[in-house]
Amino acid sequence: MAVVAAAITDGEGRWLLQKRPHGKRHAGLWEFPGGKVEPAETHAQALVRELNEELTIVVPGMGFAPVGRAEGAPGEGEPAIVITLYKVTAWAGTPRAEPDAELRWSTPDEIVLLPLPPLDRHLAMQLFGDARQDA
Ligand SMILES: Nc1nc2c([nH]c(=O)n2[C@@H]2O[C@H](COP(=O)(O)OP(=O)(O)OP(=O)(O)O)[C@@H](O)[C@H]2O)c(=O)[nH]1
Repeated sequence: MAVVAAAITDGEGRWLLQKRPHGKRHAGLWEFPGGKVEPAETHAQALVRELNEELTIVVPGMGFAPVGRAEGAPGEGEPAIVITLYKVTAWAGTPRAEPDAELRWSTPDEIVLLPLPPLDRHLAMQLFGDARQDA
């Protein structure tokens, strides 16, 4: 299963995370906004769609670039998962949470202390390896 996720920064060292809603896998954990790539979509189309659905923002087709990748093996009825993390550099609108979700802007130091899905720890390490300097 291919998943796309977004690294969005406020330019002041904080990054946008979303809390998984109740009743979903990883409920209560914080993750990068995004979701599954549908069969007829490219990664870019999925990222633009998910960010519009989840955050109400509009991301232009060239407004992001890949900054990380993590893979999880299948297990316990779950498919294998490959997540690509894209740093989003341009968007229109203000991120707003869906009714059953919660958003927070956090520094890398705060993020490593939050409950995250396992793959997000890998993504965060890839992102903050070079983003601590230029966020
Ligand atoms: N969006 C997102 N999903 C992640 C991350 N890390 C991670 O393990 N996942 C997992 O990847 C899968 C993505 O599913 P999703 O529920 O976000 O996708 P979606 O919005 O298309 O799902 P839906 O159709 O069930 O609402 C879930 O199993 C989720 O737990 C992450 O950083 N962002």
